[in-house]
Amino acid sequence: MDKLLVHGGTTLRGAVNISGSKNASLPILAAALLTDEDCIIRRVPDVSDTNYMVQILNALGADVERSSGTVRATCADISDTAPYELVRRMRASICVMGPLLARKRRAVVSLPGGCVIGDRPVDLHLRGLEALGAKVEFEGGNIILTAPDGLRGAEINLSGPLGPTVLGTDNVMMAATLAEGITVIESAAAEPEVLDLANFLNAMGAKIEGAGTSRIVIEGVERLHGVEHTVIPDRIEAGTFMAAAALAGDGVTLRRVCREHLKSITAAIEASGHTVEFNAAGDACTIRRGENLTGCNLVTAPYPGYPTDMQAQMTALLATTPGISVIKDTIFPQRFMHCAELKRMGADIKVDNGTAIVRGVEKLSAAPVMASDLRASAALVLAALTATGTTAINRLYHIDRGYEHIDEKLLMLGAAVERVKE
Ligand SMILES: CC(=O)N[C@H]1[C@@H](OP(=O)(O)OP(=O)(O)OC[C@H]2O[C@@H](n3ccc(=O)[nH]c3=O)[C@H](O)[C@@H]2O)O[C@H](CO)[C@@H](O)[C@@H]1O
Ligand SMILES: C=C(OP(=O)(O)O)C(=O)O
Repeated sequence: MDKLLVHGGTTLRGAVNISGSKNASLPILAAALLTDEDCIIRRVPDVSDTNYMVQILNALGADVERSSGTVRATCADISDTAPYELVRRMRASICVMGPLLARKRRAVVSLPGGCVIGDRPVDLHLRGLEALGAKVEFEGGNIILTAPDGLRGAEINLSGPLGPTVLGTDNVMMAATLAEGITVIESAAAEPEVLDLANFLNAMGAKIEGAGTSRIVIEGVERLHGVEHTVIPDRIEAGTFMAAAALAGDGVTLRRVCREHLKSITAAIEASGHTVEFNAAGDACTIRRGENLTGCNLVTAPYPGYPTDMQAQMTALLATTPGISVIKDTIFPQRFMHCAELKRMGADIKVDNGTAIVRGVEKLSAAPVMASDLRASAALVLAALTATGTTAINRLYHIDRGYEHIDEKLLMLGAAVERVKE
């Protein structure tokens, strides 16, 4: 099990390339199951989650090759059953359910297990697929979906108690591409990753309108064909490096980003006193650490609101920003595992009822800390960059789920980090 040693106190400078989006790549890789023709997907980040998805496609019978960011997947002769051993490792594997059901008229996928960031049911996914005519059964820890006569378009409202569902929208949208007739998804998730998936599906011959808004209309087609597609930049990786640059930087440039997708994160970084300057094309930005820093209030919300996937990293930034910050996570109210570890480094944080109250301290100090999930581990790395001494971040496999070569990127910017194998 790898751990990361971060020797705090160095200054970050220079430029770094942001990778393709993990959360766009995962459903797009699953969507390759909708056709028997070749799909070529570029800018897939080399992280363990995309590797698991490739393994799941392989286990389903697909022929998948991967080289330097490009995945070629041919899903000619596939089975309808996703193996538990692979599915259990990654919650996002649930997004093979919609494509398998549409293509094979049957899908068997394990019920996802518990998740440290909070309760993550799949009731909305199932409600949507049922509305398209699937029969849903549970057996031996699996969800079994069947639609022997094919799926039929329907009007579906995917609104849940805590807002829209991203992967639920993806699953229903993918299934509806091959359904007979028209499907309307109301209260759809409007995240850029959903739009990227819709663009991929449309390039395969699907007829989808309205993706990127809360109402998506899909006219079913008989078949989809092969496609070449380049995944959008990872806005959460970009946001994480923006926070690192604000914490410990002296002018850090991020290349290959999308300004439009970064509006709420940029606003939060600026609200705490730093500057973010984009180039005219909006595909690169430079973050400069501010002089008059101030705490700020954040509430996570569905896109275009502030992303829950950037809550932990901003909490780390605000832990050493003067003043009081109040951070509320409305999407995953239990997603505050990082706070206990940040407190072990000297942060002053109280968590109550889905809200963290952070009183900025002058300095954090190094400690051995435990990563509990992907973004919590990123928050610990950020905190360690400015802490006094050497922080050891254990269970690095969490960060490897979603950050491509994070240690190499930080080293290039001048951080003193070491990956240690145990
Ligand atoms: C691989 C991927 O893209 N993961 C992202 C995706 O996860 P994911 O798509 O799993 O998250 P959802 O958007 O579904 O979850 C949003 C909220 O809805 C609830 N819910 C969800 C489904 C359901 O059937 N019933 C239900 O009640 C969840 O518990 C949560 O409170 O969106 C989340 C919210 O932006 C991000 O944090 C994840 O990084
Ligand atoms: C929570 C995340 O991913 P997943 O939904 O795959 O757990 C994330 O990317 O922050």
